[in-house]
Amino acid sequence: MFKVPDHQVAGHRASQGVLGPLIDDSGRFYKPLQSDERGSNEVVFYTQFSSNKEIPNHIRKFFSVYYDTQLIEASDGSGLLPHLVLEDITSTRTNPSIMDVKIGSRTWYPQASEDYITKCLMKDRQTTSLPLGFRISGLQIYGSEQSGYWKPDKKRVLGFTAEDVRVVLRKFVSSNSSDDFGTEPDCAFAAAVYGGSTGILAQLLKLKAWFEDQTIYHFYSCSVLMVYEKEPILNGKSPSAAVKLVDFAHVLDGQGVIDHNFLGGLCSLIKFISEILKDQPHDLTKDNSGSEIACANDCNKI
Ligand SMILES: Nc1ncnc2c1ncn2[C@@H]1O[C@H](COP(=O)(O)OP(=O)(O)OP(=O)(O)O)[C@@H](O)[C@H]1O
Ligand SMILES: O=P(O)(O)O[C@@H]1[C@H](O)[C@H](O)[C@@H](OP(=O)(O)O)[C@H](OP(=O)(O)O)[C@H]1O
Repeated sequence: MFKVPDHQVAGHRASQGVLGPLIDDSGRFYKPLQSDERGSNEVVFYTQFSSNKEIPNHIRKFFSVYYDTQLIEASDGSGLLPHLVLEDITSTRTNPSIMDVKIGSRTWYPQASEDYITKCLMKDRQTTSLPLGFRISGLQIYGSEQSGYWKPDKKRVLGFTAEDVRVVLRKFVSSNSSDDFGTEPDCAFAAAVYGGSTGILAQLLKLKAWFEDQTIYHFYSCSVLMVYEKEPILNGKSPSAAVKLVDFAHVLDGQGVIDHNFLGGLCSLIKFISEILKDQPHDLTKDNSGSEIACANDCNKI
């Protein structure tokens, strides 16, 4: 009944002897509680967030629905272990293209141990976290039935330079992205996926507007997951592009202060995606009247 997710793109994957998330047939994602405070922190976050009346509904949809915790057999064969039961973001999608982007130039939080800070700082320096304010943690891009997915391994992904990130964000919405870095991405799906009033850019801008205001939480080492389906676009339908936040093991009380680490990284990601839309034959960050699409249509409503 439980199985290893087909579409997990980052984090530790379940396998023989290895602890990782599982899914079931009913559209639920089971994330094992890490034994240290990370597991309990994430439970506290989801529990508090689920009942927090200060969270606007248009922001709540950026988070997976939380269905409590449940004791299930762990994937590593160690026996029953509590798991967070979440909505499986990919369950309703066929052949989803997914990117996990870890937001923030700093993935370590103030109260962390010296060893933990050293480990995170090293990764932040070795990846694009420090220069760009975010790093790609994992991805899969669907090509076609013949080519399947382009899913570079973790080592490759963590080695992405700033230029690689720019290219990969273009490949993510291209029809010729199933090979490695050889081909110039055509950005054929940029308008359908990143653009428009319900596209990824508009969603990221809504999230940004909330982060410019909210001082409830500070999200360290949290990821933005971007998901869409290519095939519906080819049939003239919506790609169901979605932005979701995942991984709340290091969420701290915001204590009335803006989460500038997350906000800065989010603005940087937005800038990269806007540039792709601006590069298209018609500037897709603007509507027919020349006004900024996402802001005119969405941000002002918040
Ligand atoms: N609710 C969800 N539905 C579907 N897939 C999910 C969901 N949450 C997470 N994932 C998948 O699992 C991956 C890892 O998620 P997450 O970062 O929460 O795990 P983690 O074990 O804390 O990762 P890490 O070990 O890097 O800290 C994501 O990149 C995504 O592919
Ligand atoms: O935030 P946490 O819960 O401390 O978890 C770590 C964090 O998600 C890092 O981003 C990840 O490194 P990558 O960025 O390299 O995936 C690391 O993997 P690791 O244990 O394999 O180093 C995790 O342990």
